[in-house]
Amino acid sequence: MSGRSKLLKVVLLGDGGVGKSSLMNRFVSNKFDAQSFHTIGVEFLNKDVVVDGENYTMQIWDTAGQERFKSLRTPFYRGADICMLTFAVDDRKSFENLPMWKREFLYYADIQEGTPFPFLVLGNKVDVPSRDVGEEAARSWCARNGNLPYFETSAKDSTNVDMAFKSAVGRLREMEDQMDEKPMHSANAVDLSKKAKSSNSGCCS
Ligand SMILES: Nc1nc2c(ncn2[C@@H]2O[C@H](COP(=O)(O)OP(=O)(O)OP(=O)(O)O)[C@@H](O)[C@H]2O)c(=O)[nH]1
Repeated sequence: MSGRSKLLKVVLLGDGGVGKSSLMNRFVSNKFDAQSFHTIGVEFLNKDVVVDGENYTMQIWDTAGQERFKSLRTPFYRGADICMLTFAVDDRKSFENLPMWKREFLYYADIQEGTPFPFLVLGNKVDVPSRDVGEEAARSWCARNGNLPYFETSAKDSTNVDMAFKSAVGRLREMEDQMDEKPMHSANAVDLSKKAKSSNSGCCS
C-alpha cells in the first residue's frame, strides 16, 4: 500500500453471541471459528484497506456483548469514527436491543442524540435457515432510525463481510462530505489527522 494511511477506530456492538468477534476475524484474517468464545472486555485488530483510492487502517474494536461486561467495554467508545450495530437474524431479542446499543454508544462516546454519526447495521448469521428477523423488518428499522445502511452478513460463509466493513469507510467519507457542506455541523466532524497509529492488535479486559 502506498501513501500515508488514515487510522479509523471502528466499534462493533451488539448482544453477546451475535457474531461480532467472528465478523472481525473473518474480515481481518479470513477465518471462522465455530467454537468462538465470548469476549471479555474488548479486543482489537487492525486491517489495511483502500477505499476510493485512499489508504485506511481500520482499527476494529470488538466489544463484549454480555451485560455483565458493560463497565469493561464502555470506556472504549470514545473517539470512535464508525459504529457497527450488530444483531443475529436468528435471535429476535438481539434485534430488539439495537436501540439500546445505539443509545449506549452515544452516551459513552459523548455524542449528542441526533448528531450525524456513521452507524451501520449488520444482520449476521444469514446462513442459518431458521430466521427470526426478516430482511424487511431490519431495513425498515434502519430507515426509521436515520436511514442507516444495512447489511445481511454471515461470518461463517463470508457473505457481505468485506463489503460491510468497506462500506463503513464509504459511509464515513459521505458524512464528512456532508458536514463540509454544512458548516453548522463542523464541530462534530471527525478529524482523522489527529489519530495516532497504534499497535496491530490488543486486548483490554
Ligand atoms: N451459523 C453462524 N454462526 C456464527 C456466525 N457468526 C458467528 N457464529 C457463531 O456464533 C457464536 C458466537 O460468535 P461470537 O463471534 O463469539 O459472538 P460475539 O458477538 O463476539 O459474542 P460476545 O463476545 O459474547 O459479545 C459462535 O459459536 C460462532 O461460531 C455466522 O455468521 N453464522
